[in-house]
Amino acid sequence: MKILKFGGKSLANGKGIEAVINIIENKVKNREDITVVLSARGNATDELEEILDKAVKNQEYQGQLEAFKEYQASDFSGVDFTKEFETLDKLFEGVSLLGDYSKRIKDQILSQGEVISAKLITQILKEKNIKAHFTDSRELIITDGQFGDAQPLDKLSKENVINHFQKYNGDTVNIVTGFIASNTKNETTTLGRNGSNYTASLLANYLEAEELQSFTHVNGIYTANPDLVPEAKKIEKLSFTEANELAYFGANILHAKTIIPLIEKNIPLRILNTFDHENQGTLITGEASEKGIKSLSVLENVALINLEGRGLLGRVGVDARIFKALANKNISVSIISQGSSERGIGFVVEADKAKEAKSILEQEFESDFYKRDVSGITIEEAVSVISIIGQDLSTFHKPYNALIKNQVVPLLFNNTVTGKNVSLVVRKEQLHRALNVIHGEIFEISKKINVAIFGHGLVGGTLVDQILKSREQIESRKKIKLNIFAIANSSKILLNANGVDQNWKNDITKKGVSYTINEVIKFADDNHLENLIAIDNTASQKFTENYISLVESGFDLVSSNKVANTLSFDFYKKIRIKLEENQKQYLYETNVGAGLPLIDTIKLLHLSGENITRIKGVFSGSLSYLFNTFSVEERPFSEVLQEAIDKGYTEPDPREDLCGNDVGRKLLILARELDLSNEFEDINIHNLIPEPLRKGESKEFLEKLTELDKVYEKVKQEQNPDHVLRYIGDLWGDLSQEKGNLDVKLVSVPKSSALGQVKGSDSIFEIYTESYGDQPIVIQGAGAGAAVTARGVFGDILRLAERG
Ligand SMILES: NC(=O)C1=CN([C@@H]2O[C@H](COP(=O)(O)OP(=O)(O)OC[C@H]3O[C@@H](n4cnc5c(N)ncnc54)[C@H](OP(=O)(O)O)[C@@H]3O)[C@@H](O)[C@H]2O)C=CC1
Ligand SMILES: N[C@@H](CC=O)C(=O)O
Repeated sequence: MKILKFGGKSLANGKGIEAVINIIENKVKNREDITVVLSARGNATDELEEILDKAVKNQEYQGQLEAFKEYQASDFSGVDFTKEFETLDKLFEGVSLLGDYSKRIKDQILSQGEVISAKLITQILKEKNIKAHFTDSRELIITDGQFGDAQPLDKLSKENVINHFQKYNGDTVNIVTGFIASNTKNETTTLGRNGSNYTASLLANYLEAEELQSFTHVNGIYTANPDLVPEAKKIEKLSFTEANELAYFGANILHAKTIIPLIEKNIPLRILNTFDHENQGTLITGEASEKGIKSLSVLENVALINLEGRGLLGRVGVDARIFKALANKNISVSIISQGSSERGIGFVVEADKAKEAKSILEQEFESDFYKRDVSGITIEEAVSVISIIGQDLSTFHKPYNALIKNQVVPLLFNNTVTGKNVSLVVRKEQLHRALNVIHGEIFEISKKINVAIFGHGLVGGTLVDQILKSREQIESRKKIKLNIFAIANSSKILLNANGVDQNWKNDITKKGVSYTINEVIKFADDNHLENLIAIDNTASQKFTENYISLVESGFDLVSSNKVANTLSFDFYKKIRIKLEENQKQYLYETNVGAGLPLIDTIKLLHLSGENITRIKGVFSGSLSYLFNTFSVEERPFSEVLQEAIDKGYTEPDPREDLCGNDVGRKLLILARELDLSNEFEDINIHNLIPEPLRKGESKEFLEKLTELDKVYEKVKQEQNPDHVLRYIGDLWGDLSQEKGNLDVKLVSVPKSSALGQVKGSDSIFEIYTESYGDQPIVIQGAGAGAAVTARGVFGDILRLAERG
């Protein structure tokens, strides 16, 4: 025989009843031997409790009672509920008159929910010519006299059940009321919350059923609540022991009292979805799973109480006093953590008991307050408990680090010594983010990286397209899910928490809105976005003013923009302090040499103690292209310059390259990597723009490019034979001092030299060090261009994603 148990949501009006009847009908058709246990329908038990609460306060309850009756009886005119409704009328009236009720009365009231439910289903089945028998469990399950949470008397109950099923067996389907029972005086009792599952598992035990199928409105047990964690996965199979671990933290069906009768007879329990016939649900058996399961559970409606005092150090019995005082008032403590110094003890209680708990403890510790041994008892109300079931401390650093990286600092955490369970108390507003971060880490499900891209010009736009093109491949190879939730230029932003797609250009035109950086931060926060990275692909100084707010709000930074690293040394240090304080990172590999691995190389050499003595080379891709081409081709300077602009090698304002600022910035960034504290003003720059062309807008300058032709033709002609022009940066001097020498200049070098042989838009960097002597380390390759730069920025994003 199989026991089928249906919960309240499965039995709700509408699709629910229909689905339940279909399931029973199909099983009967397939000649399966079944017994059905039912909960009260919809929210009947909660509603009856609410009505009771109103009645006892002598408030108007009749309206809600009539609505309850209408819900239960509507659409089912063939069923007569007169007896149940009259019982309720009478009982509520009595409670209202007396202004009081006993647990006995409450059980009588609540029991009507299950009776109505079982009567209804029996009648509908009968109308479908199915032999159904309404079975009042009060005639079968006999309990002690503890109303509200009665304990079954096994021997008696088992005898009754076996006798009943001998009478009504074969092709009769017993439709049994869950939750309710009776004591030896024949008074109605209830089995406590989750009681219908208990009834079902008792029947399964007594009748030695083949399986207990518990029908719910979900597909089974999940690794986390799918409403909060979209990536949550269904657990196919788990053992009773593992199920027991899940029980306390929300999975009521798995409560010990429900599963013990099943364990005794080794009866499998399957959690199924009434509304999804295809789904195989979660199967719980006596077999231990090989890997052990992990699952995240949440306790809400809790509060954290903290008792602190210097005088608690070494005092015996403080904890005992706390627990005793609370236990006397029936207040249960769930999570507890105490520092080794014993100066403080934090613990979690139900939210609606927190104030009472505080005042109980204030009374208990009144004299300790007076002696200043206890300094304060505080309540932190908006908190939630996350429990990672199946997690021990050996790998806990991973989810913990990920939480800290996402600025979720748990208020308290504890673990079980045996068994595997780590619990954390977090602020309620951080619950969603915390759950997703932990879930991603422990299940090694793709880690979601939420990216905001500022600047969608040549580099930024190429980056967006590169990410969208390769993100699926990255997800399958690296388990990193890149989600671009914001794309902005200087005036408009496109925001989408689920990520932009290939139509982003169109969308930004149509749906782009004006914004402030605080609105972007709020958007990320409101949507619980984790692993945040802000990408600066602007050339704007104004945008760099946002860096600190972004870092403080949990964003890592990546920039192709060089400005932030070349403002005052004070600002340079301030950003790094903020990064350190907030445990955030800032990567800017493309600041020098576009996609070339230069900054990382210099950092590593310097960190390893290698003494870098000089860095010299062609730092600018655009000026490399300009002079490489101009030196060997008989073409006007302006024509080649325009080509460099058109190829996307130059800065948004090409004068930034020609005036030497761009090379100067790169040189300064490298100097600062070597811990030199140079300022931009320290750089000797040879400005390539003749004085009269320096002023005005970029547009005007572009119209006068031909005025450069004569100047540079002359420079070219005045060189020695077989020489070529190169615009170089040179960091030299005693680099162990506070500052180095930084020169940016146009030089004429032999065509055959290393610098003279550079081609196209290549940059070349010669890094001289003490160990390498006269033979520099040379890094050479494309030094500019949207594609290589975007690829470099992409590399920084992945580096951050992997480090997390
Ligand atoms: N090109 C290359 O080879 C390399 C470039 N870089 C760096 O890449 C960066 C981008 O260059 P590139 O793509 O060529 O420049 P573009 O001019 O093509 O794009 C710049 C983008 O930044 C936006 N922007 C400007 N100011 C702001 C602001 N305050 N807030 C938000 N967005 C803003 C612009 O929007 P709007 O249109 O509204 O002004 C535009 O979308 C530069 O810093 C450059 O130095 C680094 C290495 C190599
Ligand atoms: N304009 C720059 C682009 C890269 O930083 C250059 O020409 O190198």
